[in-house]
Amino acid sequence: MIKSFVSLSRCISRVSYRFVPRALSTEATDEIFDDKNYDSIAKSVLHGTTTGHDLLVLQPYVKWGPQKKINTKADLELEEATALVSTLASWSVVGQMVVPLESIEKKKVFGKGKLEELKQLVRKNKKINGVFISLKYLTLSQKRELETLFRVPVFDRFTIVIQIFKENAVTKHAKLQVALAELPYIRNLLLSETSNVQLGSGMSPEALRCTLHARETKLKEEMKKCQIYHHTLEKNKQQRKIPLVAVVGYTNAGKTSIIKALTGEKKLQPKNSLFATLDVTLHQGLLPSRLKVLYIDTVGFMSDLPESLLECFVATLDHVAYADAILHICDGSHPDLVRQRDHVFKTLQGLRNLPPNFLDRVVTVRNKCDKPQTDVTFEDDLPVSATNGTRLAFLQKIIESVVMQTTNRKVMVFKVPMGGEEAQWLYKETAVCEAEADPDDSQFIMLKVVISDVQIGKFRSYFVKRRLAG
Ligand SMILES: Nc1nc2c(ncn2[C@@H]2O[C@H](COP(=O)(O)OP(=O)(O)OP(=O)(O)O)[C@@H](O)[C@H]2O)c(=O)[nH]1
Ligand SMILES: [Mg+2]
Repeated sequence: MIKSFVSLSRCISRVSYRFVPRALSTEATDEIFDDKNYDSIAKSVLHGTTTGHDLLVLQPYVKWGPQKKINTKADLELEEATALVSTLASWSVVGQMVVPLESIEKKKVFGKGKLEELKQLVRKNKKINGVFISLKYLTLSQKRELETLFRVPVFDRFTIVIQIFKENAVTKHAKLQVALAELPYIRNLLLSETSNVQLGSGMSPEALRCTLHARETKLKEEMKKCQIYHHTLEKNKQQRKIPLVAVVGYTNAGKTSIIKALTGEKKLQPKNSLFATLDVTLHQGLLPSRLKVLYIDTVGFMSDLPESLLECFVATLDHVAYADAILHICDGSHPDLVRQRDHVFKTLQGLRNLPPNFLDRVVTVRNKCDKPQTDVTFEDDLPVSATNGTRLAFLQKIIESVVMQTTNRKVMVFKVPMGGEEAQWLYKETAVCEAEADPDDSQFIMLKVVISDVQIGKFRSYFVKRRLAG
C-alpha cells in the first residue's frame, strides 16, 4: 500500500524576518534626530506639530488644458486628501471643498474672487487653524502669501504626507528614510527663493546650505549601516534559496492583511490608515507544494506624491526587482480603483533594475471582494478577500506557478534509499510534497519534490557523479 507521509494540506508557518538588524531598529534617540538648529528650520516650513491642526481641506481642480488630470474625479481626490489628514492622530478636518482653477501656477494659487471668499471663510471660522491645499508642492512665496492672507499655517501634500511618515516610522531605518526625504523639499523651498522671501530663521542662505548639507551627509552615513537587509535579500536571491514574493499596491489596499492571511502570522497589524506600513518586512509562508516563500510587505503607493518622497519610496521598492513574483493588491471596493491600479503599474514600470519579462511575474488581485464592489471589471480580475479567505488557496496556486517558472523549479520524483543521505539531502534542500514507499522495493522511497535547476545540479554532483566515479 502506498503511504503518504506528507499531507498536502495548506501549511502555515509563523516565522517572520525583519532584516533591519536589532541594533539599528532602536527608537531614534540619536543626536542626529535631535538637532535643534535643523528642527527650527524645518518647523518654519513644515509646521509639524504633535498637538495637530484642525484643517480646511481644499482640492484644487484644473478645469481644462494640459494640467487637467485624466482618469480621476476631483471629489475622489478630495476624499483621498481628507483621508490623509484623518490618518494623523490629533489632526482633524473641519471643512472640505473642491476649488476649480484655470491653472495652478498663480502666485496665490487661486483667482482673486475665490481667494477673497476663502479668506472670509478661514478668518471667520475660529475652528480652522490650518489650510491644506492638496497639491504636490506649494512654493515658499505661495505659502507665505496664503499664510499672510489666511493668518493660519498652510500645508501642501508633501507636508501632510511627511507628517504621516514621521508618525508611522518605527525603526531607525524608516526614520532615516523620512529624514532624508524632507531635505530636498526644504532645500528647494528655502534656497531657490531666498532673494524674494525672508528665511524666517535669521540664517544666511550660505549657513542654511551648510546646515542642510551636514545633515544630509550624516543621515546618509547612518543609512549605509542600515543597508544590510538589502544585501541579505540580494544574497538570498543569488543563492536561490527561498523564493521572494513582493506584495505591492496602493496604500490601504490590504497588502499587510493578505500577507497575514497567507502566512497566519499573528503579529502583523493591518490598519485602516494610509501608509501604515513604512518598513520593508519579510514573512515566511508555504505554498501548496510545501515550497517555502518569503512575502515582502512594502510601503503603499499613492499618486501625486512629491518627487523626493517618491525617491524614498522607490529606494524601499528596489528589492521588488529581486522578487520572483510580485503580488499586486488592489482594493476592489474603492471608487477610484482604475486610477489606483494604473498608478501602481506606472510606478512599478519605473523601478530600477527590472528583469526582462517583468510583467509576467506580476499577479494582480482585487482584494476586499466581501465588500460592495466598484462597478468596473478587468480582463484578468481575481477577486479575493483577506478578511474571509475567499480564493486565497487558489491565489497560492497562482503564486506557486509564477514562482516555479521564474526560479526554474520543477516537480520531480526521486527514488532513493530509505533513510539514506540522498533522502536526507532532499528533505533539507528541497520542498518534499509527497513521500511514498516504493511498492516494488521496500528499501527505497519515492520522493516527489519541488526542485530548482541549481539544486538538480548539486544533487547530481553530490550523489550521481560520486557513485559513477565510485
Ligand atoms: N472588508 C475587508 N477589509 C479588508 C480586507 N483586507 C484588508 N482590509 C482592511 O483594509 C484596511 C487596510 O489594510 P492593510 O492590510 O493595513 O492595508 P495595506 O495595503 O497594508 O496598507 P498600508 O500599509 O497603509 O499601505 C484595514 O482596515 C483592513 O482590515 C478585506 O479583504 N476585506
Ligand atoms: Mg501595510
